Amino acid sequence: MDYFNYTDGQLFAENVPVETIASEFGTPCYVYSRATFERHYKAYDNALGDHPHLVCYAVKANSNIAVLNVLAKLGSGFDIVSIGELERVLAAGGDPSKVVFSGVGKQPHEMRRALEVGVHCFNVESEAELYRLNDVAAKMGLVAPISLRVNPDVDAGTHPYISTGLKENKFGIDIQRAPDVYELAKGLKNLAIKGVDCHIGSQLTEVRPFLDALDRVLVLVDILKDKGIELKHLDLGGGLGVRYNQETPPEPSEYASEIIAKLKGRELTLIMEPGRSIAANAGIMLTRVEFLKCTEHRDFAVIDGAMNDLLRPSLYSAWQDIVPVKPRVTGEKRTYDLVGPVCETGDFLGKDRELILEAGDLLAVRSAGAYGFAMSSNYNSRNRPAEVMVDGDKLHLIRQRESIADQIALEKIIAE
Ligand SMILES: Cc1ncc(COP(=O)(O)O)c(C=O)c1O
Ligand SMILES: N[C@@H](CCCC[NH3+])C(=O)O
Repeated sequence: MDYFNYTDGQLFAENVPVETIASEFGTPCYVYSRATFERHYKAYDNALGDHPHLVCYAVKANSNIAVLNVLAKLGSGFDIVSIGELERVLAAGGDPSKVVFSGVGKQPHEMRRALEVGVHCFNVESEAELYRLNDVAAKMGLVAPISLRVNPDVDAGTHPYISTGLKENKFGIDIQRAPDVYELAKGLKNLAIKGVDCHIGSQLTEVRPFLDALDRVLVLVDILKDKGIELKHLDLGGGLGVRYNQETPPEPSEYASEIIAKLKGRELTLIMEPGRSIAANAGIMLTRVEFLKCTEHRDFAVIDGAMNDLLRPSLYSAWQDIVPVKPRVTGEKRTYDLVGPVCETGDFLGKDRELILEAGDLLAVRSAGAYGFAMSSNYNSRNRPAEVMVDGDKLHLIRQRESIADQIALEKIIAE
């Protein structure tokens, strides 16, 4: 559920007509609902109930510091994959002791900073990374808390680009080899083994693959126990899907209750790293129709939003709902491709959409709160959009639209 609803024939974000936001801040523009972020975070926190747990929101989904701050105020932890994400969490008032650091290519300076601020755990993805982290910690006279990210070889049943738990994926350590790698970690003086971690993919719409992965990880937990390696936590990663179109993903409550049932009798703190399921439906992207271009072959609505603003449709052929902010009741319904101004054939936000449109109409791309702005770029030298947070009847500009001056600020003409 979200807080983007129609009242009196027009779309509202919480208590604010979306049209007002477009008039005030222009388009394209991302609009987030604070109440939706809060609701989604609480859905996880409540679902995990009395079981010792830590919800670490995956910063990569939407890393605006106002979003992180809203979640930090609720007690959220954070899953990060770079020093940039760590600094964002700190700037947003997040608690570093609730941060887990994932990613296959952590650099020494990133490890140093994370150790300095005292993150909860490093999710280590290879032997080489274990050695590097041990070295960095040794030089600082510290002990780094670690878990190994294991690759359980389960098929997440999702898009191949966002499936991460198969043997052929670059992520994690083969679960069969994990006991040996834990032994190795145990022998390294500046590492402290805390847990185990796995993340099998994104936009999963069934609980089954999570449970399969969990079963395999629990076998590993028992093998390690027999070897005298006692784990304190189990991090199941993120990956729960959302409804973009016809999908019917489980609610966090259903997902969590099945997982907790399997953990009965074990003293394992459960960590989760949800990104999309917290952020996606907490945001929309507003875009305006520039021109209607109806040809013999196809009808195009040329809009002012493009693949550089929202990449998912171009990159994954992802389908996102696109709705008029003020639906027209009269006029001709046609089947449009909604295309942006970027010079790429793949620049579209939606294809074959039946809409009644006129130039100047305002559209909202739904479910754009996750992997939307976070994946935006300046391709074609386009300024990245503004981001606005709605809170009841209040509007907050949480990132101003970029300017051309911002874009060229780091560049320099060579002398002569
Ligand atoms: C390690 C890790 N944790 C958490 C996430 C968040 O995933 P999602 O947004 O699907 O919940 C990702 C991205 O897939 C990830 O790679
Ligand atoms: N960027 C992807 C998800 C990637 C998940 C990150 N591990 C998407 O938009 O669906």
